[in-house]
Amino acid sequence: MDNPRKDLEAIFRAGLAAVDPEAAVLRHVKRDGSELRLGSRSVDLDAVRHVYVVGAGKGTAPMAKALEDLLEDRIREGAVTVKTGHGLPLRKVQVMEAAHPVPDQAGVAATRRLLEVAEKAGEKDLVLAAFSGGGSALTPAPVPPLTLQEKQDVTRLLLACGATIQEINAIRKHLSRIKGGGLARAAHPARTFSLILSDVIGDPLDVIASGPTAPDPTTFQDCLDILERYRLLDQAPPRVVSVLREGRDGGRPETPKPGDPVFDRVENLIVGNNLMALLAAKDEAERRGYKGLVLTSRLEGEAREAAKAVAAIAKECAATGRPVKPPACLLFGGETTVTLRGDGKGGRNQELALACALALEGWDRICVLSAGTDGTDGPTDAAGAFADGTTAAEARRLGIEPRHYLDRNDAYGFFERTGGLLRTGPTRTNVMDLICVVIR
Ligand SMILES: Nc1ncnc2c1ncn2[C@@H]1O[C@H](COP(=O)(O)OP(=O)(O)OP(=O)(O)O)[C@@H](O)[C@H]1O
Ligand SMILES: O=C(O)[C@H](O)CO
Ligand SMILES: [Mg+2]
Repeated sequence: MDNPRKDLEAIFRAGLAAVDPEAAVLRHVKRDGSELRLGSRSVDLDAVRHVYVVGAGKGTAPMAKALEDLLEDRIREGAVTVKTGHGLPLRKVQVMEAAHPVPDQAGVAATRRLLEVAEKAGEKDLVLAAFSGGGSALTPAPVPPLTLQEKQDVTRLLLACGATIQEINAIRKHLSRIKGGGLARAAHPARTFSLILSDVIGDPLDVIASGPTAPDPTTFQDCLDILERYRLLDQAPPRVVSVLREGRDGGRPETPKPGDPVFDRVENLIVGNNLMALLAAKDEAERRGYKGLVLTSRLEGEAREAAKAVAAIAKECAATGRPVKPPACLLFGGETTVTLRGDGKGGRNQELALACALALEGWDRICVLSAGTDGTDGPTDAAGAFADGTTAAEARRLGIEPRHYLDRNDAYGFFERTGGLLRTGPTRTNVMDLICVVIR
């Protein structure tokens, strides 16, 4: 425990390993001859005519690799869509690349291919689907008469207006042929299993990658209310608004709701999420002599405010041994937000760490690492940053005022100058962020 940053990085990386996309699939999908076990379900492969593989999301190439290694002899056709640069050479499953976070024409062509494969599946076939974060942007399939340009325009407006991912994806589901249960409809009546890596707090099946195989509880009216809430009715492409109004007035079919027959033979299985990463990180902390405590996988809100709560719990632990006596490791997960006011460079994890540096000043036995599990925190090459009770004072000795960097949203600039950035490179997984705090 004499090198807390080394401990914290190992703890974080243990969390990453638990949600590695390929490992996550292999942990939940097992084959024993003709028996295929998916979670608690079992499928007799002798009763299956063909196996089809489809998927979309940044981590779905390694997920498809795991399925290929298990079932290559049975896979009839397969296709997954990943963010450009996140591909892998596979033997039977086609890996297509497309743009993210704003959809592009390559995504349109790839999604057409996904639907084509799913539609080939019949009553005696098995469809294995893999979804992970980024899936929505990678599966543009605008309902007629909408164009890709109109989808791009409304996506940009939604990403910039502060809407939650639930609100953004409610609208995306109602403008798409694949989202909001569309893939389940295409695959019906085949038996479909979706393996899902969750990058959304609470793991809502209809929100992750916009729920291509999940019932959609949202409605056309919800979508119009969302556009109204963010004053986008006049800014959104007019035909987007008219499609939503037509749907509200019964002129277009709603997305399939819970209980719809298209879901009768569909199972959705979460194979990796933030909590699984936290629990694995806790085990590594305890291997290193810390008493581990997972506080939450649902942390949200402004990063600099969340930092105050994290620091407060850490200080209580250091001062009174509550909720756990040191040496201890407190673990938080989730996805905070940052309201940008300055022109600096950073990400929500780096910003949270910088705010911790200020809140923990003088508490020399507390050290924090906040980092994104996808390896990229904001538009930077860092996954996150470390901070401890000495960070602020040491910066000031260099003539660097942490508060000024925080005010300009320049956490990257601060940690680049003072040391403290964690760089992992792209990890191919994405189960949001981990905040690990050791108290010695
Ligand atoms: N200078 C900055 N300081 C702090 N946060 C920033 C800064 N610039 C951008 N951000 C935040 O970074 C967020 C995007 O970062 P990031 O790409 O890691 O998000 P994400 O949820 O991981 O998305 P994706 O799944 O596409 O990777 C934006 O929502 C924005 O609030
Ligand atoms: O693709 C998406 O919709 C987001 O990453 C949430 O899963
Ligand atoms: Mg990211």
